[in-house]
Amino acid sequence: MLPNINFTTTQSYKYLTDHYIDIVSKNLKELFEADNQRFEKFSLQFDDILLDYSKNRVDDETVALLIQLARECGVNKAIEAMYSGEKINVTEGRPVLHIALRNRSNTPVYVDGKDVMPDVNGVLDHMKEFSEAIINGKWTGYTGKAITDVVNIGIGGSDLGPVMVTEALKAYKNHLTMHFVSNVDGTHIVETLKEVDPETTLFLIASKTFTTQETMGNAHSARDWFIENGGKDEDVAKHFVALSTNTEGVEKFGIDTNNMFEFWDWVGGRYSLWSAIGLSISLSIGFDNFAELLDGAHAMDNHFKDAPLEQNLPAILALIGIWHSNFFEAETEAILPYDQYMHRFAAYFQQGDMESNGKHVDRNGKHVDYQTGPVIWGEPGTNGQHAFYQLIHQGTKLIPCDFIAPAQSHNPLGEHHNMLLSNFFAQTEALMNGKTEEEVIAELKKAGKADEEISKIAPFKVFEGNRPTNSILVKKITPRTLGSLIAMYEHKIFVQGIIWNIYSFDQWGVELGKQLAGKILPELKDDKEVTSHDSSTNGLINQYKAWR
Ligand SMILES: O=P(O)(O)OC[C@H]1O[C@@H](O)[C@@H](O)[C@@H](O)[C@@H]1O
Repeated sequence: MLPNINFTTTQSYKYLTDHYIDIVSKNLKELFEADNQRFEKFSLQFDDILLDYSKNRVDDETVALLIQLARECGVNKAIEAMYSGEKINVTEGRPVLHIALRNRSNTPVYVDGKDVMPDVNGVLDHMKEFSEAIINGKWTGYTGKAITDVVNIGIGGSDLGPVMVTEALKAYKNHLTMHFVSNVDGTHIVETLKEVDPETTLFLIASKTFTTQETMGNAHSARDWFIENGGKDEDVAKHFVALSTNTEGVEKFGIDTNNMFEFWDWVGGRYSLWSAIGLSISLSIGFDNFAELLDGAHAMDNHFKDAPLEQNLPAILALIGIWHSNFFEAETEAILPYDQYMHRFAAYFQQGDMESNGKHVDRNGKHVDYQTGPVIWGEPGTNGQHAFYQLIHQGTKLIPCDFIAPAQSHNPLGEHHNMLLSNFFAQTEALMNGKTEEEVIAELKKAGKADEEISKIAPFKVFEGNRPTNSILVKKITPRTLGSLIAMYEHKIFVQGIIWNIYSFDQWGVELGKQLAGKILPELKDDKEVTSHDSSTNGLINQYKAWR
């Protein structure tokens, strides 16, 4: 059982509320001046990941109280409940066991009394064997040619993880060309099919449910294209495989179940890149590298389970986030990787975080009276600096940011990496220290500006500073480190969901739109005037019909 505690009624929350009044008047700069041990105190290292959370408005007392909050909310018990296979996804009646998918130590993990590890390992063996056959060219298409292109057709969790990881680990890529089709907009599949040859293309139909409209639509169009361009029905088996939990659906589509890579309903879509859904990753970088990714995640899983909360990276990240959301009333969090390969990392955790913790009903079915999941967004540095950092530095909103950077580049070209990292270090320093009016005036004087001009322009050049950031410096973006990083964020989201007393592993919020689209689709088939909706929806549909 998950604990069921309203965190705003705990003792530590009350203390934190008082403590907040004290901290809110303090400046980060002063906090650093007052304590020269801040970096040592408020940074943690796990393997090749250094988390520096000292540039947040916290002191010893804040951290101690936040830890106490986690304890009072039963975070440790909740971790135990997840790891032991309890059905903590209550509204769907399922356990939450993405940790089993990367349980490299193979200790038994039980679901309804049955150890799932033999099945997990069986699918991994199948993925290994298949990936190797495709990569070394032993698996051939219907005309005997080796596969050159892989098209993953999936959406949401069946797309974002594979896209993010294959991009982040591009430095490890082999000769296969990867394509990802997600959008139901015909443009996505049409443009992709222009680039590939039916004789040498493998389609992965990735869908946990095998019912998702977008994926099924794109999969049928891909199969039609394959048949129209020379393939025969009996050739489909060589070019289409399925990654799914739904054997019946896969059979119905016409994919041989021998070419199905299975996973299970205890894997949430947004936590599924570690499962058969990761086949595109294994094809793109080889199974051994995929296994390294799993190893890295497993190492983080063990850290999360065993490390005391004070030294627990995911827990600390979660608590810092709660401090900002529920005390400073920050509404968003930016994820800013200073690594071009990581350019889909923020997009990936938009689903990971917002689909998990974007909930306003607590575990008692009651409307919460506090903020839950933040809006997650971000772009890679330094691009973001030339776009939206203006608002982070001088806007009216508080935007806590996670800055992520590797110490070693996969492409050490001249001074590029030093230039990149100088920006990474400079931004968090600038956000913390800001620039005072005196500093601005002194600078302008030095530049020879007249007093009148100085007094006019100075206010616009002031930076308040005191803006919070985490810095996550890693040695290098390797499969292992990336696995640990992703798992770190997954567990952060878990801890926050526990403290907010919400269910992080369902996603009912995506259903209503699907339901309504299902009703509207038949109305679009003819040219009759539609009157069954409100005047706005009717008006839009009818104009669409007039214009199409
Ligand atoms: O993998 P399938 O079942 O196609 O789902 C794809 C996506 O669908 C959405 O509506 C959500 O439910 C996501 O969590 C999921 O990742």
